Amino acid sequence: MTDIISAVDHAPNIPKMGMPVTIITGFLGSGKTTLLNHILKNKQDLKIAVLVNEFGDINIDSQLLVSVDQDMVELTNGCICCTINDSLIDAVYRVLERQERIDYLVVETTGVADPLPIILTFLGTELRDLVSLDSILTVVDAEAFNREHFHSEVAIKQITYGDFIILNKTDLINHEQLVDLENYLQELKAGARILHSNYGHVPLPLILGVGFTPVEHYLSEFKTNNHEHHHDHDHDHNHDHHHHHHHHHHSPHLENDGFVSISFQSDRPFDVHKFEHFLNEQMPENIFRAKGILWFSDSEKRHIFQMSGPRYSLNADEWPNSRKNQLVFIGRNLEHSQVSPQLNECLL
Ligand SMILES: Nc1nc2c(ncn2[C@@H]2O[C@H](COP(=O)(O)OP(=O)(O)OP(=O)(O)O)[C@@H](O)[C@H]2O)c(=O)[nH]1
Repeated sequence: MTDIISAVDHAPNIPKMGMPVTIITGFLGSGKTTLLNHILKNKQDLKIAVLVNEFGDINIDSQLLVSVDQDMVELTNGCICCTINDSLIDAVYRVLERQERIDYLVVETTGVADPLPIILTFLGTELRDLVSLDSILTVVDAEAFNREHFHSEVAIKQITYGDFIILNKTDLINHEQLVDLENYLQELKAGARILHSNYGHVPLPLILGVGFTPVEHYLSEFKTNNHEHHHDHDHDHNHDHHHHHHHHHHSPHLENDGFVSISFQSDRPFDVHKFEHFLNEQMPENIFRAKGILWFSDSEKRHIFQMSGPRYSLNADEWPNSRKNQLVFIGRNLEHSQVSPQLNECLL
């Protein structure tokens, strides 16, 4: 009897087997972090770990997550977008090796990520035995997404590999536009499951634990493409991937569908009028997406800056830690020199 108890007490740290995983994909600014926050606010007793991969040197998203329990957030450095990679596998292992109970893992990819390599990382490596890929949720900005699909192949892949399309920001379009967009999405992916939402408000039972990913389909693709199921961290499934992986470390972010991110940080506050002048008069047109945590000299609050396409917002809340300015700009053909000098001018 005592033996059994002590055996249980000293049970080895068995990684959590078969943990369900949901991947949230979707283009820049579509509402992935908003959806993730909705999930975290409404998860009730479910213990959810999240893995956030951000495009940019500064982790803004993770600072905007409502998760009271920051321990539950893992960041992957670099990009999980480009290839089957160690950074993602390692981050999943860190989650699996936690002492505490974890029921679910949600992965938020960057807005310029092709979801396929991420799917393949879960299904084509040793992770396949440890987690169970539940579904790929693709968040679509109903106002911004159209037949030009941001001139991005990745934006199309996000739709085709999505098991469930969350058509978000429906508050910004009318019924006719909605019908037209749904028709286009069905053209891209026949039989697509589409759910409408505002600010990611969707009932969680509809999106978590649904088992929509056609795992068998991917696995049979592996076989036909000669992908082998590996039990180690070697990445020679595919020479192209292998090459990419290494290349990537040396020239980060050049391959992200032409998008680059530039960041700006300062321990000094902005003058609010100068910053407004920057926003309205100076900000380059090729900035597609921006987000930041801002410190203005005349305010005690922290200001969350969000810009997606032509829209921007500034919302105030409390500083959880020391004050500083952190900004990330994302666009095509962006240069540091296009914003840094101007932003420096805005500092007090
Ligand atoms: N009007 C409107 N705005 C929304 C909705 N959902 C999200 N937003 C806003 O859109 C902006 C971008 O939302 P995020 O959730 O940060 O988008 P994201 O997909 O995580 O962005 P990246 O991390 O850059 O890829 C924020 O300002 C949100 O408040 C919605 O349903 N309607």
